[in-house]
Amino acid sequence: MSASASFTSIPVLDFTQTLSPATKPGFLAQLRDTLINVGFLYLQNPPISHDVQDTFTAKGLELFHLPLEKKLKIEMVNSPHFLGYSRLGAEITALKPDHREQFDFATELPAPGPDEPLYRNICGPNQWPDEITIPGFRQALELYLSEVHQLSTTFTALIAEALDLPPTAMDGVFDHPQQHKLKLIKYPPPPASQVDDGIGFQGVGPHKDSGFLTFLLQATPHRGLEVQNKSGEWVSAPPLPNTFVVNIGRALEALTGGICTATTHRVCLRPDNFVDAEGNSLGPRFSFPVFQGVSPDLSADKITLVVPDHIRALVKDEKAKSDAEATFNQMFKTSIGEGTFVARVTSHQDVGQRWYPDVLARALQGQREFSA
Ligand SMILES: O=C(O)CCC(=O)C(=O)O
Ligand SMILES: [Fe+2]
Repeated sequence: MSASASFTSIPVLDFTQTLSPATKPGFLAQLRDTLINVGFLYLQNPPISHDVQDTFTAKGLELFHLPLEKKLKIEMVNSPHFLGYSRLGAEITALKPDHREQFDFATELPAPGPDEPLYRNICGPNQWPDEITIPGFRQALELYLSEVHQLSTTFTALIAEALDLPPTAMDGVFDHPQQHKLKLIKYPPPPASQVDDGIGFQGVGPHKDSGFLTFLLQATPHRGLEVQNKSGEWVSAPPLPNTFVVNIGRALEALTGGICTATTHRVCLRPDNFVDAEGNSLGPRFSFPVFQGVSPDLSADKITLVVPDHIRALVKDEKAKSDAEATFNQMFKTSIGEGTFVARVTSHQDVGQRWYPDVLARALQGQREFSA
């Protein structure tokens, strides 16, 4: 079945089909169709070991059970690299606070040296919870992230092939080691007093991810994740057994001139999403996305990726292509890391105030001038 831009469900692609020459072409055809029309998919039977995933999930849930004072020891404001704990309601999406609590981790990298550009501080060391309080946490997270990193490399090559490019066509956009971000997110049930405008309470507001690809593990059985099709309708993406949700970020969309589409999504916290079929409480919802990064130094002059004409011609929506070109020009005018850095400073203003007060002041001044 081929996907259309007014899709009513999210395609399911079976990773094991990539492993045999007999089934791989079918997989690539379905992937191409999905990249162009949907921008979201379930990857079934992903090559991640069950042990590694289960241990990471258990440790992730344990982390949220720590007393608040332990969490605050690794609060994000302590980190010049925007890594660590954010309290409930600390982040704003689409002008409203998100009803979620989260920890940001990333591929462990050294802080940049004094001669490197300031924006390189989007990479750096993590704030780890202490090993005595939660033994084995760091090891479990790093094992999981290294397996998802392997998958991201494999999947990037499959995307290139789906666009009739050599499997190595995208290699130039990544660093070695490449920083990926891993967020651990908890959505508590909505407060009874504040629900229901029909949409439900905002877990995370409508947005597109900014990176290359996102590999999302829905760690509990809750519904709530919703994906917007090109007709504007919201399509539910409930957890399916043994799958990741994979979606396209704005960097990949821009790099492919809009061929791969980055799709708006949100998390709605309706009360009925927090009970099972028998009406029993499911407790909080947990989800663990990995955001695959690109090299922060990437800029327009370094990008040589050209999608073949016969693939470009599959996209009928000319506006999608011209919008993606505008995003490309804006995102890669200087380096992508510079734009990411300024966005982080303004969305985590406590971190900005503490570590980069001049950058924050200039960014806020710029925003005031823009809105005046
Ligand atoms: O929690 C989820 O299922 C999705 C989270 C998300 O979209 C994000 O953090 O970018
Ligand atoms: Fe997202």
